[in-house]
Amino acid sequence: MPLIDLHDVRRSFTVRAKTGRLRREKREIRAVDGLTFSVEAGECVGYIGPNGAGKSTTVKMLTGILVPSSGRLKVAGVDPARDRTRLAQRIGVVFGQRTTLWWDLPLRDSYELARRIYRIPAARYRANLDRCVELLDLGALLDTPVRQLSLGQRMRGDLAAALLHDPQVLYLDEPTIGLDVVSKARVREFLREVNTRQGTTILLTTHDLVDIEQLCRRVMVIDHGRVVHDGDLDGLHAAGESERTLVVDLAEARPAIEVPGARVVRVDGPRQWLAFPAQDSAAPIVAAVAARYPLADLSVREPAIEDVIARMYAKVPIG
Ligand SMILES: Nc1ncnc2c1ncn2[C@@H]1O[C@H](COP(=O)(O)OP(=O)(O)OP(=O)(O)O)[C@@H](O)[C@H]1O
Repeated sequence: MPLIDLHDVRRSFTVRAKTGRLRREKREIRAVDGLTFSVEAGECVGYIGPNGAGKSTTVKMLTGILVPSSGRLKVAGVDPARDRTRLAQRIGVVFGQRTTLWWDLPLRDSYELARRIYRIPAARYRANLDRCVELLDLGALLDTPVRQLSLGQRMRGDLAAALLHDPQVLYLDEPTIGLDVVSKARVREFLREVNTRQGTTILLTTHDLVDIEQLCRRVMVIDHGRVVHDGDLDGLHAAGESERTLVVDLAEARPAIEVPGARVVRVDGPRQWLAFPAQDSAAPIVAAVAARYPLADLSVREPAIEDVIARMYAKVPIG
């Protein structure tokens, strides 16, 4: 039986839009417009889409915060809107932009409160806390009030809090937003461990394609409240013919360089932008540039999710 199961789920909002100086008209927004999909236990699924696509509305329905306007919805065998208390024992939620930790309390006290709220047996609590502290390197932070933590430290603290009660499903909303490269890598490594070793099912909402690339075999794209792609990341790149960009800082300014497998799309003084297919390795292109031109620096940029989706639209008409 799937762990997350949606059948023709819809959710609308009625808003009053200004149509004149004094006139306001009621308008219906279909935030989620007929979603049908399922997620099996142990999967890690990327749930992506442009702003306003309906991702948060979906997650709010999956956590029981919002009631669907129509359709059927089950998470870990529970109807979220009907049985939020039972559901809470089976899910964990982490929002990158907000914290579920108590701002003025040390991390340790927030965890102790979670233990009581979820009624976690003492031995299980200790084992889970020890594991999170080790994997997330939280040892030195346990007695620090949350408001004194850096964003990366707080995110690690939030992840531990969401997992102390051994949830079957973990929802993550932008877990790496605003983090530096090292913190992002650490969070991703931890999530991979939680998914592959513990078998926790993950639904991951993000605007960072690297999160998806490193964690999710399956990626669902949602737009206007509907699923417009459900498959692997390569399939998404292929559908959108997406490109990565190699940004090269040459030792000196020169006209557009020539490199097999890539084309220069922009030149600004000594800096040049080379586009190449997202599925290709950057290594031979980097090697070719380095062999031909004196280099000061280089970096690879992933395509923005919005661009991949926009290209997908341009190529495949969606009805
Ligand atoms: N409480 C609400 N009242 C009215 N409209 C809403 C409400 N919540 C969401 N919407 C609308 O529903 C649509 C989907 O919003 P939602 O927040 O689910 O999108 P999203 O994909 O999470 O976007 P983002 O990436 O910006 O977070 C948007 O048009 C939004 O304005």
